[in-house]
Amino acid sequence: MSDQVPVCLTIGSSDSGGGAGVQGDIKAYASVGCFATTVVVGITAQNTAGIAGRWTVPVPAVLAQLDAVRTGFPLRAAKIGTTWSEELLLAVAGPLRELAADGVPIVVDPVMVTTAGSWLSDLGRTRALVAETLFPVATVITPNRREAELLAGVEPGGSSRRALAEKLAGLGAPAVVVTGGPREHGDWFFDGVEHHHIQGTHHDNGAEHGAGCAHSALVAGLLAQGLTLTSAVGEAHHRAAESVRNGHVHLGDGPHPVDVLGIGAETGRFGGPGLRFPLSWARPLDVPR
Ligand SMILES: Nc1ncnc2c1ncn2[C@@H]1O[C@H](COP(=O)(O)OP(=O)(O)O)[C@@H](O)[C@H]1O
Ligand SMILES: Cc1ncc(COP(=O)(O)OP(=O)(O)O)c(N)n1
Repeated sequence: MSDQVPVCLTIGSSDSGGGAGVQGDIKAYASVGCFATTVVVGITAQNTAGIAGRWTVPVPAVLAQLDAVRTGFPLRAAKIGTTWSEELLLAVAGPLRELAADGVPIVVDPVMVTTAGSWLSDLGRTRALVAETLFPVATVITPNRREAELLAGVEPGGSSRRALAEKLAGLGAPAVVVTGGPREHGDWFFDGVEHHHIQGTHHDNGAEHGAGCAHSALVAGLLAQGLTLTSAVGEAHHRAAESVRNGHVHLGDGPHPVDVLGIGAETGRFGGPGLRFPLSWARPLDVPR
């Protein structure tokens, strides 16, 4: 393992509110000592209350960003978040196949609906295309329950997370994390052979905006740091849950943004002038690799 800072890529959309999307991913990558590069495929006008508008970046601009990042940086992991059109999915499929063939782990976070209830993807054909184009290149996919149900094409609430994970594996995902919620604490990880319940504590402070983005970027960042997939998904859940627990509860009326860097805990809230840098950057990655 080299001593250099691992470079990670996120392919996703901008959240003007700063809590989720590529902005959230950059912070999550930084929190585990990774350098973030970005390919922006969409822009949202968004705050914690929801999404007021969204715009798609033209395909040539997406491909040019991908080319610039791939030719300029030694990528060690990638994640793909919100891709809300058939055109975009088809455009990124080829470059992602090449990245996967080069041995770059790819985390697929099939974001479709936000905590505040806004839809991010056009369903219908997009649902099938996500499985067709993204599952084959994925190292792991990280849907929440609702996204897993949509992708699996089953009724809400009728299936266990074990059954959902197996159904998604049957559609081609090599490994699946179905994340937890208020009624199902911790995450459910199916590595393609065995099931693991990643135990966790649910925090009811309403600071969940960006938790899903942070979680999938953390998995990618931890893989880039050399952790095994099993260690990465366990540690990512732990850090995502902490980012909720430490969340920016004073920001916004809707679901408040997570704090994956520990900024609030280590600067403004307790630190007087708030000029100390977040210590989470220096936190050792003391988990098995
Ligand atoms: N309130 C919470 N308390 C503890 N952990 C949480 C909470 N909300 C989310 N998480 C964790 O954060 C990660 C992402 O959560 P998820 O529910 O998938 O987010 P989203 O629905 O935004 O995609 C998962 O590991 C999940 O267990
Ligand atoms: C631009 C953008 N991308 C993704 C999301 C969804 O983020 P997520 O981490 O799942 O958190 P919530 O928004 O669901 O709380 C987003 N909101 N915006």
